[in-house]
Amino acid sequence: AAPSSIHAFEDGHALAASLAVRIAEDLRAAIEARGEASIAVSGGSTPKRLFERLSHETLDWSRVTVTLVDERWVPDTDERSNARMVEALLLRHNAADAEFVPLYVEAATPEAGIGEVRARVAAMRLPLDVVVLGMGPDGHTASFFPGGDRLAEALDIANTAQVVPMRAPGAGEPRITFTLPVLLQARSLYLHIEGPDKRVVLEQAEQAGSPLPIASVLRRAQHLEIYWCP
Ligand SMILES: O=C(O)[C@H](O)[C@@H](O)[C@H](O)[C@H](O)COP(=O)(O)O
Repeated sequence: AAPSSIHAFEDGHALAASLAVRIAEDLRAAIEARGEASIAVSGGSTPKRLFERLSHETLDWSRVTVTLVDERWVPDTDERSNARMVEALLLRHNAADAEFVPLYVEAATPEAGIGEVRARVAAMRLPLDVVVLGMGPDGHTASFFPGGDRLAEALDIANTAQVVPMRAPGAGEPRITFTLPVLLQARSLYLHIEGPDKRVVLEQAEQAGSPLPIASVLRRAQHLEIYWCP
């Protein structure tokens, strides 16, 4: 795969401003080409400033479908919910018109809810136009956690399942996540990471044969744009 390109910024504000403009361009181009656009965003703390910036971008958000790269198996009334953060920070201002496809459904476990989630995702038009990944200090991305019970399945490039449940020591609550093949098919693929520690983890993952889950993305992505700031 082509080496990924890294864009370094002085701080999180400059990064969020630049990435929001870039993503908005991708979404406008998709609407121009296909009449609609789709984006999957990550959770965690890093994307907050990006969401605030993106929510102010002017484009026809009524033609945009927003979903999540992965989700913690909690309802959006729970503060751990990625849907809750997206609803609070991204789906407002201009972006309030976008359609949101959450990955959580009313079921006790992701294993019990997977059928309904797969039906919901199957109704989306794939491939996704934009995917924004994050990365944890352990080298996880999406819910591809080291030691995850279905990690091999999620990273299997031949897997036809679009989403899988995931339980992992470092994940806290059970998760649901898009699989690697779906994420790699995105027309635009970004990795948004901040801080010197994550830069070190990235360099470790770039080493040949690295077992870190993010390394699977670095090794297989055709076009990955990495956005980083200290
Ligand atoms: O649900 C999640 O937690 C994410 O989708 C996950 O993959 C996230 O990107 C990393 O955990 C980084 O999280 P931070 O931005 O908080 O470091």
